Amino acid sequence: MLIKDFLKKYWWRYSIGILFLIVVDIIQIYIPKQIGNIVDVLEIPNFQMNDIKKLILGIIFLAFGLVIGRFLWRIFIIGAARLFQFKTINKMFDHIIELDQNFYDKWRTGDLMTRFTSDTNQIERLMGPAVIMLVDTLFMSIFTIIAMGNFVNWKLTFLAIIPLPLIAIISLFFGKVIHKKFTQLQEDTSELSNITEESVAGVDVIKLYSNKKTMEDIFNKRSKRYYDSYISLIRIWGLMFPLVMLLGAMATLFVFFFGGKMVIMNDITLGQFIMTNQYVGMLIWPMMAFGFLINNIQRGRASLKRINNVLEQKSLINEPEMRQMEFTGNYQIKDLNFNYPENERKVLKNINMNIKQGDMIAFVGRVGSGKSTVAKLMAKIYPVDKGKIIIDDKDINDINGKSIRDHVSYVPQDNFLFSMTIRENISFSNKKLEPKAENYAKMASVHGDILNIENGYETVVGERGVTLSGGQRQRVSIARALAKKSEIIILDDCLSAVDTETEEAIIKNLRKEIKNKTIIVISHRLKAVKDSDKIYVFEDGQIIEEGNHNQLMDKKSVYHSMYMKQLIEDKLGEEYNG
Ligand SMILES: Nc1ncnc2c1ncn2[C@@H]1O[C@H](COP(=O)(O)OP(=O)(O)OP(=O)(O)O)[C@@H](O)[C@H]1O
Repeated sequence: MLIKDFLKKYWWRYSIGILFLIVVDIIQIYIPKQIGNIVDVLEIPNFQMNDIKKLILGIIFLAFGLVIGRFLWRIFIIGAARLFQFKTINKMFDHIIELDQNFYDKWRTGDLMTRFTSDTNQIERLMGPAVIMLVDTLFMSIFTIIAMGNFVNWKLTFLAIIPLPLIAIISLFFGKVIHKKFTQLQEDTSELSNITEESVAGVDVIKLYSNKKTMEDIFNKRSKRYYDSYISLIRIWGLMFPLVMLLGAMATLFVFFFGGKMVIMNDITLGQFIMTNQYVGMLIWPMMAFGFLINNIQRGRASLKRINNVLEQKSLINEPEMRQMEFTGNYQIKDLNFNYPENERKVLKNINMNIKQGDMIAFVGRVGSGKSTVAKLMAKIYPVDKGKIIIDDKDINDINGKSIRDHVSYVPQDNFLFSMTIRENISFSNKKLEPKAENYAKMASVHGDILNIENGYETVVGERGVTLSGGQRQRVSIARALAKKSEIIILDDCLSAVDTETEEAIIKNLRKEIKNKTIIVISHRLKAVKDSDKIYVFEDGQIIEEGNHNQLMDKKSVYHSMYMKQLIEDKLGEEYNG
């Protein structure tokens, strides 16, 4: 489909390119003829210098024709192939950027990278060099054989080309083996990219655990596998080329043997003998091209399959059309059960919630109890059954995910900052907000920290935000979410890197600054969220208690004991420090 659509639009590029390629093939046929003619003229006693000059001029003229022709076919055919690659890469990127979280949970980055790089390179070869090989195999071999027969002698032509089809057979046979090895190599390249990506991303962990050895072992194993695959491929190539050359040499031998005899018997001239030798040399490439062509088609098809596989990925969420909607931030969750796609385990069981605009809500509970999952579902990051989440009287399934996320700012636990300036990171949702970045940083209580950094707001955040401390990164992400100006802000345990007092102060400040907006805070520190309008206590995917702080304390149950435990821990901590 990809190729069909492209050819529908750019067939003319190929037509012009192929036309020039054929012209070049025809011109090439005449060069050996001219050379042969020169030899024959030289053999005439008292030859005319003028005839030689004319013939040499003819060669120069043909050579110029070759230069122009080759330049033009390259521009049209290789240009079109690169355009195809460029369009495919963009299409893949536009496609995956629209896919839901499930795709990113499932696919590994290294694998995706290989499909974007080496697979698109492979299909570029299919759309460019393979087309050239096809034309050369067909036209150049036919033209050369006709020229040999017509300009020299048909008998010698047949004798000389006897070994040549063997070259095509060898290329074909080797092509099959090469294809198998190449597929293996592609897989090993993906594996190597994966481990490289993982090792770089997790370099801190590797160092902190002083576990260079384990990682090195895994890396070396993968890299060795990649190396072995490559060597095995090179061996096949290495065997193929000398064999082809051997067959080419055999054809030349045939020409010497039979052609030599013919020259002695005066059946052909010396010029024609030289001509035949050159034509035989010219036939080696189209024969090899035939084998390469099959190779390229096979590899290209494998890569095309891998690319189509990415393009066929669908979001699990069927998005309705984007519509303008009044979004106030009222959420109703009714008997919500949930398991992650392709995972049977229920992580949420019978969740019921009623969140009103302007409320400050807290989700607390043990790790893995389902707090983040509820928050993600509220932002429509994963699909839910109908009738389970209602936003302003509308089922979440009937609202486009993007329009929900336009109104909901979700700040996740692992805050990813781009390698841009702090100012650009904060105003990521809208470039126009750049001059106001300071305001949002103040709201997120990170303004002072930013001013203390040498280049302030113009500091370029290193890869994955390494120039900032964990707490600073978290607050810059909050500032980025605030700049989005949405009706709901969800802070998913994103203040864990600051101390309790700072977390408490930031939340209080936020509440003051963004009145009328719904704030959902997921936190392990109960003290920081005790002023919430409502606190939901999670355990094992269920809500086991709900109410405000006082109501929950009066219950003297799970929340109460969690709170008292943290209070004691804080006291002990203070005494220890003091
Ligand atoms: N993408 C995923 N695929 C499959 N299971 C997942 C996925 N994300 C989370 N889970 C599982 O869902 C359960 C709830 O996870 P969730 O992140 O909602 O917990 P949480 O209460 O937010 O925990 P924490 O306080 O550690 O953030 C966990 O058992 C977790 O293993």
